[in-house]
Amino acid sequence: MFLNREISAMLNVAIVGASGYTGLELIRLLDRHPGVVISCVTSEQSAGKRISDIFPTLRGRCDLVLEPLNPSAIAARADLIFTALPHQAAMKVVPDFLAAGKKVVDLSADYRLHDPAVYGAWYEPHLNPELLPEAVFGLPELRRETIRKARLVANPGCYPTSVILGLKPLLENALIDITAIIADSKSGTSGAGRSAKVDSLYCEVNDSFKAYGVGGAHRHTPEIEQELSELAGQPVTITFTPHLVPMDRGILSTIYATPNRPVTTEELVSLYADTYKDEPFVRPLPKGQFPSTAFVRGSNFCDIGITLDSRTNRIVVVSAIDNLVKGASGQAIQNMNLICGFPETSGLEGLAIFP
Ligand SMILES: NC(=O)C1=CN([C@@H]2O[C@H](COP(=O)(O)OP(=O)(O)OC[C@H]3O[C@@H](n4cnc5c(N)ncnc54)[C@H](OP(=O)(O)O)[C@@H]3O)[C@@H](O)[C@H]2O)C=CC1
Ligand SMILES: CC(=O)N[C@@H](CCC(=O)OP(=O)(O)O)C(=O)O
Repeated sequence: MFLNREISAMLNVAIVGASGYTGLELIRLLDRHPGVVISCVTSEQSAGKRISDIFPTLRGRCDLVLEPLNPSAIAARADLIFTALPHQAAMKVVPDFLAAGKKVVDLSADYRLHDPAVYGAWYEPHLNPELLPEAVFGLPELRRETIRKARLVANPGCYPTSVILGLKPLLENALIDITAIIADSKSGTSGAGRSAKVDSLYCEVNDSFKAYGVGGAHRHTPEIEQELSELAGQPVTITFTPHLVPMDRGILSTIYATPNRPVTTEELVSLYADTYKDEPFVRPLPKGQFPSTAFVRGSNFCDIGITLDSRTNRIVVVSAIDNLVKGASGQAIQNMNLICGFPETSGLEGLAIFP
């Protein structure tokens, strides 16, 4: 990344909501991107401060001054805008960026659901439902070519990314009972964002492990079902239970499904290897190996292990991502790369940080 805006061949991007965790992660990853200049970063609460004063890790690499969110001022200086805002705040400004002729990768949930009634049921009435038909659910492993042509990409949620990639080979090959899928997902605390909340306090999270949104109550359920249904070609329902674990980053999803014909572990491992053989960021693991959040931490990889539990005739898939990278900012950059014609892996080549 270069901070000199006069290099005209570079793509100018703005990060709206740069003082949050996904905003910081966008800056960290774009710092390695050879074709991008960050021209603008926003925060309401910290406007006027340098981003490197909020996040000292950026000192000397990105010392931009945070600005309040003024859509026309931002659009004047950016070709593409990452909106890293809470849902409902994003949909207040995305139409302004599109009207100014800019491309948008929205990290919030505001444009992920195709049906405004479903959005209204899980969130609140949508302010611009007319944009939903053109918004592309930005999971490159599902619809790379459509993303290339999009002007509005809805970056998927972190849990949905891990579950959908974990189930894609089984669903598109009609291998499982689509009424009996269970996804049991565990997330680190950064998934909840940086804003102060009681549930994110040290004493609430440390040395504890809890389920939440139990019984189909989490808002990622309709997002997961929308995409799984598209893969299956018919409506899919899922029991999805998220959990909070005392770690900073990472999501591990353990997914259970019942095969609808006899299968072997060898066949399943080979199916996953074949499905993802050309994917730069999905690593299907060999037989008997299962992923860990430690080995994807800080990287854009999704690692997936699969087996058949022959005692119960159940398929078990385990999928791991970093919620802030493949689950958010890394995937957003992968989408930007597709939209803007960069190599898909630009800025995302880094391996996991381990130990
Ligand atoms: N964290 C994660 O792992 C993932 C997050 N997401 C989604 O990405 C989005 C950003 O998440 P995350 O970075 O974690 O969130 P944070 O809470 O860490 O950051 C939110 C950012 O939005 C800004 N902001 C908040 N409210 C407003 C507002 N009304 N108007 C303008 N700016 C506002 C904040 O600025 P300030 O407070 O400084 O004014 C801050 O910069 C969310 O929609 C989230 O659901 C998606 C996948 C994974
Ligand atoms: C641990 C934790 O709290 N995780 C968040 C999910 C983060 C995410 O992807 O949320 P969006 O769909 O809003 O983008 C949650 O359960 O609400």
